[in-house]
Amino acid sequence: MTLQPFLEVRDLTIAVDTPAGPHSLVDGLSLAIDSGEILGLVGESGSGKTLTAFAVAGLLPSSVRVAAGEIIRAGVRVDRLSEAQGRPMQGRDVGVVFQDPLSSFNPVRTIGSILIESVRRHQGLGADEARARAIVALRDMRLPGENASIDCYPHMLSGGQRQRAMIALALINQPGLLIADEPTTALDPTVQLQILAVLKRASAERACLLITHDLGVAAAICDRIAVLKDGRLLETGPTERILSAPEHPFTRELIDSAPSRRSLMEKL
Ligand SMILES: Nc1ncnc2c1ncn2[C@@H]1O[C@H](COP(=O)(O)OP(=O)(O)OP(=O)(O)O)[C@@H](O)[C@H]1O
Repeated sequence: MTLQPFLEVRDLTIAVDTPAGPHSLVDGLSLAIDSGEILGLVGESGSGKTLTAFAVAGLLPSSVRVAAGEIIRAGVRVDRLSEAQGRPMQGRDVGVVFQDPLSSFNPVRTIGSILIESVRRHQGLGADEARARAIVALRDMRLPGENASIDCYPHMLSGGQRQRAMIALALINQPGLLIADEPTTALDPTVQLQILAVLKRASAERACLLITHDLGVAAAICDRIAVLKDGRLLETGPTERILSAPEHPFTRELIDSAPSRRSLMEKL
């Protein structure tokens, strides 16, 4: 018996309705990610990476829709679920990390209150237990201080610390899938490396989708890479194969324009 991948996307088409009719933004995309594996979804700006991530997480804005295809998470087809059916699964099944943790965190709430709310909602824990769980999650991400910065407001942390807190939030309910959308783009190179190492560690126990425009970042930690252009998947393969023998000239262009690759791989 072969095990099913944790995430399977089959022939996904995401469309926007225009006066001239439906227009596909993502067109017939298929991918699969096993637990313990990181897939890098790489492509230039506007290629459809974020829309794909939103569709997988069940977070597509109402202005666009899944026009065709299937999204199967943990054996459950999720693209047809209503918001009421799907919402309780978000946060429990999928953790999401975005580029800019400052705008993702509410500035007038402490980091801890946000983690505690999430863990109480999804795991039904009491206040004390939830706080203890949040401290463990922040400590796992090496946030400083006796209580791992739980009572800090987002602006009190550095960019890298905020991103670690965002990863702690994404992982606190132990989701089977972690989606990281340009998680290191806003960070300086040293902090980038630390965050990539954290993501690599987190992926050991779950499927991980890393979205980046930078093939060097994907090459540093991904097991496989999928290359997207204009909403279509050009090629998918093991990282080493994509780097050493790209099938598509566009992939070659991405490789040539990724100066960070060698240095990132050497340092990790
Ligand atoms: N809500 C929306 N309504 C209409 N079009 C959209 C919407 N969101 C995104 N698009 C369009 O869909 C295409 C893919 O966008 P997407 O954000 O997925 O690209 P991306 O590869 O993540 O790019 P970037 O790296 O710049 O974020 C773009 O042409 C974008 O303008």
